[in-house]
Amino acid sequence: MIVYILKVQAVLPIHSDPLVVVEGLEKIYSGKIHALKGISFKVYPGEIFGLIGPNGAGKTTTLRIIATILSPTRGDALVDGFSVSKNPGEVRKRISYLPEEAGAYKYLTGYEFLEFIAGFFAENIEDRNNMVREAVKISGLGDKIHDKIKTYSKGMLRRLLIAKTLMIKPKLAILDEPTSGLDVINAMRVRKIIKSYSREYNVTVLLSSHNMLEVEFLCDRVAIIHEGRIIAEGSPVELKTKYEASNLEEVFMKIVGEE
Ligand SMILES: Nc1ncnc2c1ncn2[C@@H]1O[C@H](COP(=O)(O)OP(=O)(O)OP(=O)(O)O)[C@@H](O)[C@H]1O
Repeated sequence: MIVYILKVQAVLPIHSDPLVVVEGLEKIYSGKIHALKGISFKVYPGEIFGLIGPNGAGKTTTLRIIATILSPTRGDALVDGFSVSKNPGEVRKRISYLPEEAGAYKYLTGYEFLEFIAGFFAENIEDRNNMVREAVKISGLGDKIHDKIKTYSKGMLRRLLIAKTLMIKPKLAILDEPTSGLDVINAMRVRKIIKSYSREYNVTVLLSSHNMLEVEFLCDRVAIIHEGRIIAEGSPVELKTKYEASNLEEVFMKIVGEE
């Protein structure tokens, strides 16, 4: 019996303090659009956590508040113990944010762009070169890294931007719709990059997606957002079991259908 308990403990994930604590977030745009109506969740170190939900649910608003780009109307979010409202500077030191519609300087090559961005974060040339080397590897662009960004396809650009976001090894990577607009092959590549990078460097990832099926492959835990509220939270397996569904889309439809 003792042996059995020890074995079980060895395989259970041991959670430390959460890296991200979101509490009662509300956002009202222009005094009338109630985009978030009290969002609360926690993300633990090393996790890939997905905010999923349909268009307009409030995913981007939540991510932008955690990335300190937008102020909440009420509530707060803490990253590594620092409040986005009271200590945004400390939060920014710990995060790397990839917006959904991010672009890059199209007249630079991919390599020059990575060097340029790494220059803001690296403490010396060696550090910068290491970051760029890492990013080239993450991007998987091979020799194309030396081509001008204006010649890149959407998938290549997204891979470059994901590499740029991850190369600084942030405590928290915030990725808004990382695979949006990509074809199946490029979306799969990006998902693999995120997963392997998070595991290798223990980078915590908070991402959003309206593609509930892809999130099952990628995320350890998810929160489903609908009309500014979290309507379900757990691992994909937990949610599918609880709602007797074969995928997260079905979970969503079952919950929303019951409302
Ligand atoms: N700057 C803004 N001004 C006014 N309303 C806004 C603004 N940004 C977002 N909204 C509204 O807030 C709500 C939530 O939008 P948000 O972009 O956070 O949703 P989302 O889940 O990210 O959607 P999508 O998947 O379409 O990107 C929507 O009703 C949207 O129209």
